[in-house]
Amino acid sequence: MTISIWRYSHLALAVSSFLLLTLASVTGIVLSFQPISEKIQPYRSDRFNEINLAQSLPLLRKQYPGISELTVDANQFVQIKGSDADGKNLLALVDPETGRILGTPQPKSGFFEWVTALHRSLFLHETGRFFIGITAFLLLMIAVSGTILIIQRQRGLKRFFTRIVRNNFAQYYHVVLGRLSLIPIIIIALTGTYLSLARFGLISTPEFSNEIDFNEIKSEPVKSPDQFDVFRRVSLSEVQSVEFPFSEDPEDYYTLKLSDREITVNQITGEILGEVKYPAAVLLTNLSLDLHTGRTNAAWAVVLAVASANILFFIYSGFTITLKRRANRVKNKYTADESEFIILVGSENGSTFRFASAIHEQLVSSGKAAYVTEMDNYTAFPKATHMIVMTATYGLGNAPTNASRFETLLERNPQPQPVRFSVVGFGSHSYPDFCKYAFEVDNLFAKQQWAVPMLEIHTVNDKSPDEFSHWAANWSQHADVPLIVSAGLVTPRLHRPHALTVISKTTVSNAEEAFLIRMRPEKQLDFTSGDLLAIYPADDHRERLYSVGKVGNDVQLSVKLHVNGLGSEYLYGLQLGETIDARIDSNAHFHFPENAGTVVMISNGTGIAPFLGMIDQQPVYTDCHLYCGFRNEASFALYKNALDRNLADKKLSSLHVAFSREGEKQYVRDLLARDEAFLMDVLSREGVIMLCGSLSMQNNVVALLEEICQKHLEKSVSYFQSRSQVLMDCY
Ligand SMILES: Cc1cc2nc3c(=O)[nH]c(=O)nc-3n(C[C@H](O)[C@H](O)[C@H](O)COP(=O)(O)O)c2cc1C
Repeated sequence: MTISIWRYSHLALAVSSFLLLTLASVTGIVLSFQPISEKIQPYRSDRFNEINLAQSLPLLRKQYPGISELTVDANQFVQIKGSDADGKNLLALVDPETGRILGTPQPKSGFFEWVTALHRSLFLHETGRFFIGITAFLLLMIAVSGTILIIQRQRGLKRFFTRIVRNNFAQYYHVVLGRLSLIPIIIIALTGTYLSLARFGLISTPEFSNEIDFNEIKSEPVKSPDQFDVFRRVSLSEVQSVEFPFSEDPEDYYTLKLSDREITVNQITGEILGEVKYPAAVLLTNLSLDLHTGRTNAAWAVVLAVASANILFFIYSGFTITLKRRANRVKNKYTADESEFIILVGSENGSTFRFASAIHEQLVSSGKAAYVTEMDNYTAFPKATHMIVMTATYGLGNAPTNASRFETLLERNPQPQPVRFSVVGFGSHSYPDFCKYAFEVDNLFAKQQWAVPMLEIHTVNDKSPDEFSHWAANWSQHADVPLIVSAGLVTPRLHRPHALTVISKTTVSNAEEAFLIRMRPEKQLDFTSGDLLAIYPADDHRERLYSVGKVGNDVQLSVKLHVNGLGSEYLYGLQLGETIDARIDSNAHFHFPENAGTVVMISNGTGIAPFLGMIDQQPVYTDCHLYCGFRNEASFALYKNALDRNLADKKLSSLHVAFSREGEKQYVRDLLARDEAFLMDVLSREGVIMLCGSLSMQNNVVALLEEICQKHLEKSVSYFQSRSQVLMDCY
């Protein structure tokens, strides 16, 4: 079963039920306050759970000789009915232990009655009940398909509750809250469905009656009711109601309706005259009512209210996700048969279409016949000369939904003429199998006789516009087709809501050296080290992103000055006191782990920037170790004072610096290899290793970690990545 079937089912079920589901959830939230409001009334005896019938019934009958019935409601309020000494009707809430009258039963609140009718039947009687029943069933199916989607997304049931990678607000919280409220929602849906089935007689309830053989009724030995064994055994909390004998005649008896059975008791001898257990259907109906309404437990009523509110959030976030996906789809001007340039897209959440669309638009506007389609629409393209595959990777390095049949289609439909191809993989280093599916696709193409490789496979991490632009520039040169796909074209947001003023900046003596720049937000800003600062140096679509260190409340960047570097030259040229408009994007997967005992930070070059902030920022000192690589002492000098201070303050437990062009000429990997026992100890104690810097450093370090994790812990690095114990933010 592919993810798509479940996704489409999940969506179709949600679309078909969202109106009634919204109504049922809103009314459900309101109704969950009913048990809460009832339970706060002072009619429940404090010792309710300790009282048995032998303590209560004789006393009540003595005090109220005309008593005919006692009932215990869902709030455990005890109500008696009958007539008083003056022959007037008696209806009161009493303390079952003393017989003291606590109050008179109040009629149900008109407001709650009205909302209940709306919730149960939409004021449409049986027709309304039918629709509400169907809605409850659809909710059950939505919960089941949602569970399967989460299992697929998390790559297995065992990893159901492991970390979720945050893509965007709606998607992240749809899954996070979905996992948390799954059980209450399934209970709401299941009990709602059951109650509807019972209501429409689709669950049969066998007739039952407590047969009494009147010939067998004895009138001795005479016992006082407080000596009746059965009364002593039955506690008040098991009772739904008690019917008292009508007269003192032995043929009149007590009828005890308990939670699971009905018992009749001889009023003279205390002997059990008959006992009948309720059929399972009755018990299930009662249980369903308790669970669906929260009538017996105020805490459960609160859980139901929160779960119902979550259903409303799922409706909102689910539609937001779907609309976003659809908005990213591309419209074609040319047909597949007439197009020379074919762009095949493998996408789960739609963002890859944005990149494909940028290329498509450029090709079409420069007069080329180009066609974009999903990978699963692959077929023979008679006029194709170029094929571009842009694909994301999902699950265990798997194909996205719309590429599940691609391999078969590729084998089945060879192109009639040579076609130059290029594969672009979209993925994220937060996942263990970075762009794995794109690599598979590249290999598949390489095996096709008609396919002529044009470029090496290119990967794009976390939808990086810059990385994509590099590929586009390269492809454009090789294909000899002018393309101007700047980062801005595929960057959806260009807004710069945050004003930052430069408060300090170091100087460099040569190009290719790094400098530190510190900027103060004009207004209170919610950000943390590891977040990304987006700047627009040329005040156009071109965006540059920098990893941020939060020092005090300031944004601190560590930037290498490149000759003609758009971002670095711009930042270096800023004067003290100058203000720029920028934007800070949350980068939650690279925030300092709050609960780790030990954190090992690994960086090279300016990758140290977020770590400087994280070390400085810790509220409670974590055991932090920094391994960093630089060219020489001079390039490290920029950070030395701050780090020495952190060592003295004990915010940093140890510092290890590798110089690649000086002394022992080491790389950071060499220092880590030296301390492999320590690193393995950190991982096995649930500590965290964080990497920031160049991708080549990342590759070297990950290869080393893979080797030593296998050797010492018999696990792969991906095991620790998936548990958020290895975090990376490299570029
Ligand atoms: C549930 C989930 C699983 C993912 N698994 C991987 C993976 O195994 N390897 C990888 O490189 N990227 C993985 N990614 C990242 C996506 O491939 C990447 O964000 C891509 O740009 C999304 O493109 P799309 O929006 O077109 O689907 C995953 C993303 C999500 C949400």
